[in-house]
Amino acid sequence: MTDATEDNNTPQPGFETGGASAAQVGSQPHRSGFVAVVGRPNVGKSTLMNALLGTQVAITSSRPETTRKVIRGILTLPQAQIVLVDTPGIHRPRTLLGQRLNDMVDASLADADSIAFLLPADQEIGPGDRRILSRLRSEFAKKDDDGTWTWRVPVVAVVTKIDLLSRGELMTKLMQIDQFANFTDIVPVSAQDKDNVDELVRVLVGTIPEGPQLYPTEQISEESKESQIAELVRGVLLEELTDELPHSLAVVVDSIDYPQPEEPDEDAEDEDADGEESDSEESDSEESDSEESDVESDSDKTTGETQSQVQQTPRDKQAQQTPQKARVSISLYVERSSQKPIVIGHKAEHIVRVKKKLRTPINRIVGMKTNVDIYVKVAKNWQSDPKQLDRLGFMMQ
Ligand SMILES: Nc1nc2c(ncn2[C@@H]2O[C@H](COP(=O)(O)OP(=O)(O)OP(=O)(O)O)[C@@H](O)[C@H]2O)c(=O)[nH]1
Repeated sequence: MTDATEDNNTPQPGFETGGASAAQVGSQPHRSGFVAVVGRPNVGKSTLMNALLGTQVAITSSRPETTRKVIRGILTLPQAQIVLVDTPGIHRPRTLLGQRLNDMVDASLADADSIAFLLPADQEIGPGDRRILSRLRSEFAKKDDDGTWTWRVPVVAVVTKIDLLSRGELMTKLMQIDQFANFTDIVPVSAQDKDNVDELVRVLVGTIPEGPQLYPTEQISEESKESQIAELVRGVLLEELTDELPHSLAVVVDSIDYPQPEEPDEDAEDEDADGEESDSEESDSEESDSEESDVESDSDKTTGETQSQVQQTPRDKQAQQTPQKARVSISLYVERSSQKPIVIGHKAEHIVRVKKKLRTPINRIVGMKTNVDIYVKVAKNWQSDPKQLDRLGFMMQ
């Protein structure tokens, strides 16, 4: 493994994952800082974040470009706090959404004390990796007279998915990566098997500066509950829906309502109205490109009599009669009305399955038992419309 960075911090020994149970060997000053996690789509960023943090904060999926938002996970150890910044894959933007995602990546990188550059063990180094490297170099390295690059912040190559390689193949891969750039360190891991993740933590701790704890010990994410739930829903939808549609889906958590103390669940009386399934045959026609066909006007339609979908399972109905539950209202935005039946599924089968998968994790995020309402709405061509991108949460930095 190379260590070519002049001002690189030496990794500190004695840290291991596991939060409060982690032990420190020797006496080291406390460290804290931001580590940006970058890599091409599908390299395993989200899975690694989850393995590092030991909990589900970023969504994972077998489809590329799942991650749309910068998600921060906070790893608190006895002598260090690492704030991990997950980034949407750096890629060539095709839509305005893509451009904004790239802007988010810029913002994440600007804050970073060090970079974890993920490279998949099971794939050749490709144009996507080279594009990321040149972007990192343009922001974080200087070219010396002899043509070599020196990093201004530590850049650690994290070789992911090593469980897919034999030992011999891994050695060859590590040598290729060593040739690829003068990384501060190279750490092979399997997030799936939790192999060498502790070593990665130890190395990353060494890349952040001395400093006090930035967040309370119990905090693992900077994300709001709404945002965590929206990411979770997107992840579940990606698993559920099998074609390209999910990438034209946006998820917005409209509200999380907590029950008033000692009041019965007043939603129980609405259940029949909500239970009616309309299967998206409604009038969100392709008609206009006018300003009116945006999120708000479609929202109005879907919250009226022809509301697309609030599928009630018997369990939901039973749950509604039990007081002291929270209620989460979620809107799924598609780009065209013809996409609604795909999301909803025959006899609402997709929504029913999605809700079933969501129940437990949403309860955990909300902190109590929760009823979930899902509405499917149309936000015409939202990926290319600046106004709608703003409304759906993809703001300019
Ligand atoms: N075998 C193996 N598969 C992994 C490992 N880590 C991730 N994967 C798989 O790789 C795929 C992509 O993982 P993600 O964590 O969603 O990747 P990502 O880089 O966050 O993806 P984007 O959000 O699209 O950028 C999923 O199918 C994971 O199960 C690993 O350590 N070993």
